[in-house]
Amino acid sequence: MRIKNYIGGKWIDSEQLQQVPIVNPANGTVLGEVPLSTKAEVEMAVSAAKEAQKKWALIPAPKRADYLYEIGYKLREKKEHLAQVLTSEMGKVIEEARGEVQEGIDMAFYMAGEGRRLFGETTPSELADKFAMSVRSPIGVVGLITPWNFPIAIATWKSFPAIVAGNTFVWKPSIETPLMAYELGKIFEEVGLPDGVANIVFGSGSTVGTAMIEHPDIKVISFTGSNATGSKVAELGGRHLKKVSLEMGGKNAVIVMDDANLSLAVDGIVWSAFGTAGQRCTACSRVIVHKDIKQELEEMLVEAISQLTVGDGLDPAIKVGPVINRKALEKINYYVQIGKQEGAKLLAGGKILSAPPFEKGFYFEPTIFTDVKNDMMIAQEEIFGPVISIIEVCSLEEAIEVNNSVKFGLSSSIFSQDINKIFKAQRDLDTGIVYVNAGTTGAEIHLPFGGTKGTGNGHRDSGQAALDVFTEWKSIYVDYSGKLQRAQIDTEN
Ligand SMILES: NC(=O)C1=CN([C@@H]2O[C@H](COP(=O)(O)OP(=O)(O)OC[C@H]3O[C@@H](n4cnc5c(N)ncnc54)[C@H](OP(=O)(O)O)[C@@H]3O)[C@@H](O)[C@H]2O)C=CC1
Ligand SMILES: O=C(O)CCC(=O)C(=O)O
Repeated sequence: MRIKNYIGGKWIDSEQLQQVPIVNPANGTVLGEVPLSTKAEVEMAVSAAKEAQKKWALIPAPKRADYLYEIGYKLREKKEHLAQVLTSEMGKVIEEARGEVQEGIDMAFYMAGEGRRLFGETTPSELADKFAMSVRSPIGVVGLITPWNFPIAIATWKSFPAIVAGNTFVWKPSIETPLMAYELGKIFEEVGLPDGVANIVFGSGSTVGTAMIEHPDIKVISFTGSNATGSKVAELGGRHLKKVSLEMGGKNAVIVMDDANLSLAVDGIVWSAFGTAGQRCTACSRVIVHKDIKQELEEMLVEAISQLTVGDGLDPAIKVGPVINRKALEKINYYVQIGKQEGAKLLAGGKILSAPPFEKGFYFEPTIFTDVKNDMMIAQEEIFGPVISIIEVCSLEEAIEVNNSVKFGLSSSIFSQDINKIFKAQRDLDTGIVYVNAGTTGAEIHLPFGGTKGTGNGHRDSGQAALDVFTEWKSIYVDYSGKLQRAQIDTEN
């Protein structure tokens, strides 16, 4: 299958002959090819989006929302098909792929509901016979740049609030996962979303992404991806005075206190560390454990991961799928070697799986390091693979300090049965998301999603907070006194 760009409601072959294979990370099968589109194609997409936006913004929001309901029904109708494509293209196991598609469905219905809210504010004026209110206005054409690890959910987190608010968009999906973008594009077409409201340009970040950020008619860039790329996006966006929303990496920790329910904690750690083969921005990659229960927790964790089946995620018996590509596999392996050199103790895993049946895919063993010191690289940097580092602490205060000592601030979790510890932790953990007695993953679409410190730049995806990225506030004063009234004049002197 050869992927085309979706521009102005039409599927158009890229003028670029160079194509990149789309590879199933479970077995190396080539699923199709995707073009490395050009700057000229970004130009075409922006101009289609700009033209469409004039009419789209004038359609009443509840009617715009009707398209989102239709998109939600279509996603639901195609859920199993989409999940199968998602697993084949990205590698996550099928039950997680279904869960990801469900996030898209939930986001469609949630944002469709916003079409009847999009609340502004009314407030008294300081003058007589004057009415004051603020409303959310669409911004225009927005640019969406997304990663491969949640190829459909993250696209829906961005595109659905964008369109319900009256914007049109140009979307650059990751070159690794174009099939999911193609599937979503087909749904936009099938529900009759007006031409030019949704535009998809496939290609590299350096060409297509850069062209989008530099384009004067794209007013907002909503980006999710790594910190290295996010910094470049912010820098270039800043030069062009763009509103840039960044959702980036994490180094998320589960804290296990001495009073915790340990089997619950083990479940939470295993699910959030090894689900999606550790390739979630919210994945648990550190376990901060009280010294009194460290050994027991370690034994339980080793036993639990020995039960994890690794393989092709299309097989429902498999719990851990492949990682996205060879480069990712090598990066994970690099960190594991560093961990050993730094003196951390390998408790389980630690190797690339390359013997049959794994030889054609990209598999890494679920891996546990213990006796990790907080200043080690494996305790500080995002590995983005199935690797956890156990760090021992003596108190809640120390656990919180260790949690907060990394440059990221996305998700954190505490297992404890002591309400005082729990409330102190939720106050002091410096992350955008805090879980109590649950692992670090599993965000729900109607709450803000994002993080503090190096994880972001203050914006949020999901929930009503997403509307802040895609709308501009407009304050409106209506004077019905019939005479000239002057605000900001002090009449007493
Ligand atoms: N906080 C959050 O909400 C989330 C954060 N992430 C983070 O994403 C990362 C994994 O995703 P990954 O795809 O590898 O991230 P990357 O940063 O490599 O890529 C993200 C997107 O940016 C594009 N891109 C690359 N270079 C540029 C550029 N110079 N200008 C504009 N766009 C560019 C990529 O295109 P290309 O197709 O060329 O790769 C891709 O579409 C992890 O760090 C993870 O933590 C993931 C999910 C959620
Ligand atoms: O598991 C979650 O909370 C969401 C994770 C996510 O969206 C991501 O890692 O990209």
